[in-house]
Amino acid sequence: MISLNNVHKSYGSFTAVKNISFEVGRNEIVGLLGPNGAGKTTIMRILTSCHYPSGGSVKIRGMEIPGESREIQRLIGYLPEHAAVYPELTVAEQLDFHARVRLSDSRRIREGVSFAVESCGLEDVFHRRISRLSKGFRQRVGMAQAILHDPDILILDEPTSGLDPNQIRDIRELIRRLGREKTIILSTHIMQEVEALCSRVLILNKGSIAAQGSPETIAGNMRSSEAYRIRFRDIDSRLVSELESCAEVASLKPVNPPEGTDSSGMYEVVMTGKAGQGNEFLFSWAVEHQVVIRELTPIRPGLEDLFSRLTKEEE
Ligand SMILES: Nc1ncnc2c1ncn2[C@@H]1O[C@H](COP(=O)(O)OP(=O)(O)OP(=O)(O)O)[C@@H](O)[C@H]1O
Repeated sequence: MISLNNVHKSYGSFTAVKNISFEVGRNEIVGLLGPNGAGKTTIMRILTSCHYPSGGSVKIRGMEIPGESREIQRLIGYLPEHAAVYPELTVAEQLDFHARVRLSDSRRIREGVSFAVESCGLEDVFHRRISRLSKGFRQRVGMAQAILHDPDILILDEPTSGLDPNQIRDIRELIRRLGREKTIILSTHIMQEVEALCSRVLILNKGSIAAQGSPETIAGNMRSSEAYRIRFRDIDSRLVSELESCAEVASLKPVNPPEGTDSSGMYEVVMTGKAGQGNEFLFSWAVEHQVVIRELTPIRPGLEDLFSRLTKEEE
């Protein structure tokens, strides 16, 4: 559906996007995740033909930007970070105005508006002035504007930015609903957004892709070590030091209490094993030294940990 190959974009001598390649299939919801200045908006502007790439190829349904930008724009609905909504207009007037710009005849205008209103749940506020709407409803108006022409592809730049938790939940639900019929690319710097909505994520940093895959795969691939929270019963501190010095153990830190066992005889540590060693080693070691393990809990790094690791490594 969407294919970028070695795309780069420079503003004067500054390169905002560096040789990026990725593909997006039909009905996928793909998240562009990255800190400020990572290049998310630039990629979206390229996809919507607001900016042309300085090099590389961008194809949407086999058509190329910039050569076939007009045709491509018909397939795309774009919600920019700051959507142009006019506070003095009613929702009806705002949507009618945009529908007239985008669509040709009055039947298509009527159908477009009613499709957008219904899809975005704007029936109850249709005749209300935009200045009197909550931020969440204004964002829905922006979204309705983007889908007036029933596009196959939606590009949403930080769609939940600045909304309160209830509004965020509603907009995410709306995106999920639209995603059943459409291909969606959204940008965010919120990890939970990606985990909640996206089948695939591209982590961007300083104009390059630092990682891509499903949120779970990225977390899996990036796991270079395995960490466990372990509760021992009545373990001697000498044995703890011995465990720490084993070749299979990367690090071992007491958690609770900081030193020695607690009043119930428990001693809790976080152990990081060398990659691929698994926890089998630990069980054999415990049997050999007659140590009782009361609890063993794997600690899986979330996308958030990986995101900060990836973007910090680049720095
Ligand atoms: N028109 C422009 N002229 C010059 N530099 C630009 C222009 N647009 C963007 N940039 C620069 O390109 C880099 C990428 O910007 P972009 O807006 O794509 O990042 P972003 O990931 O969307 O960030 P944010 O989350 O802050 O919106 C930034 O350093 C930005 O200052």
